[in-house]
Amino acid sequence: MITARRLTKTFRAKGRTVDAVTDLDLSVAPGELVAFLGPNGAGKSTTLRMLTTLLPPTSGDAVVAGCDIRRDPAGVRSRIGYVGQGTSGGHTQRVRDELHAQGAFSGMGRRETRARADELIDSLELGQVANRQVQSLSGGQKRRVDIALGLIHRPSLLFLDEPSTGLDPHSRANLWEHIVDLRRTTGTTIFLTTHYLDEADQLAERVMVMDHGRVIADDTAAALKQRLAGDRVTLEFGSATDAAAAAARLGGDHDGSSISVATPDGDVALPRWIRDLDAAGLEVVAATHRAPTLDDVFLALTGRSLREEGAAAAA
Ligand SMILES: Nc1ncnc2c1ncn2[C@@H]1O[C@H](COP(=O)(O)OP(=O)(O)OP(=O)(O)O)[C@@H](O)[C@H]1O
Repeated sequence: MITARRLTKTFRAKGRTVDAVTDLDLSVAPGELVAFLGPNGAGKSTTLRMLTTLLPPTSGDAVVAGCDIRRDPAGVRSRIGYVGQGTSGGHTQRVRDELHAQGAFSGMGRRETRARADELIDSLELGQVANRQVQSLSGGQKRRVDIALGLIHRPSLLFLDEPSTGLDPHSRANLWEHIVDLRRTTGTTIFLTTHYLDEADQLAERVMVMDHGRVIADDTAAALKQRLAGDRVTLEFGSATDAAAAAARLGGDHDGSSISVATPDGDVALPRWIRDLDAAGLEVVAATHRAPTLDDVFLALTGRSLREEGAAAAA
C-alpha cells in the first residue's frame, strides 16, 4: 500500500539547512495499522506530507496506493484520506453540510455523498451533533469529524497526523476505539503519527520509531520491547555497600541502596538472583519487576527518554 525508497527532505531556510527526513525506506502492506512515533522535530509530519503529496521530496521515490507521488500526485490524492493536525477546528458549517461539501469537492455525486455522510455519521457516532456547527464541538468530536471528512471518498489508505493530541484521556480512548473499529470493519490501511507511547503500544500492530529524520526501529511493539529493552528488575538492599556489591555481580545501574537491572525475562531471573545474592551474604529487602515500555525501547536506542521530551514539548 505504501513503498518508499530513500525518501529525503531537506529544508533550506534563512541560510540554514535542516535534514528533516533522510533516506527513509518504508513498506506498508494493505490493511496494516502502523503508528509512527518520535519526538518533536523527528520528521514524522514531513514524511506524511511527502507521502500525501503535500510536499515534494528533495530526493527518493514513493508509491502510495498504487500511484507514484511525483508522477501522479492527483492519483495519490484521489485514493487516500489525509487528516492533518487540527484541521476542522475553525469550520463554521454544520457537521453534515461540511461532509456534503467535502464529498462534492472529491467529485462524488449528490446522492452518493449523502448516503456516505449518513454512514460516517453513524459509524463515528456523530448523530447527536450532525446538525451543530463544527466550531462548537468538543475536541474529541472535532477529531471524529476530521476523520469522517478524510474518509468521505472511501479511501483505502488513511493518514492521520497526531489524531489524539490535545484530547483528554476519555476522548483519546474513544477516538482510538473508532480508529480500531474502522480498521476492523473496512480493512482500511491506517498510517498515523502519535506522541502517545501507550496508544502505539496497545493499538498499533506495527510501530515505527523515528529520530533525527531516520527510522531507527520498525517492528511490533512486543518484538521491539523484547529485543531492545527487556524487563527491568529493581532490587533494594539494606545498605549502599551491599547494593554496590550486588551491582558488581549482576551489572545494571546502581543508585544508593538500590540497583536496577535489565533482563529478557524478569520472572525467571528474579528468584534466581535473590537466591544467589542471599548465598553471597547480600540480603534483598525489596524487589520489583516491571515489563518494558516503548519509552524503554526509545531510551535503549537513543539514550534519551521520549516521554520526557514529549512532556517538555507539551509544557
Ligand atoms: N517548512 C519548513 N521549513 C524549515 N524547516 C522545517 C519545515 N517544516 C519542518 N521543518 C523542520 O524539519 C524537522 C522535522 O519536522 P517535522 O514537523 O516533520 O517533525 P515531527 O516529527 O512531525 O514533529 P512534531 O511531533 O513536533 O509534529 C524539524 O527540525 C522542523 O523544524
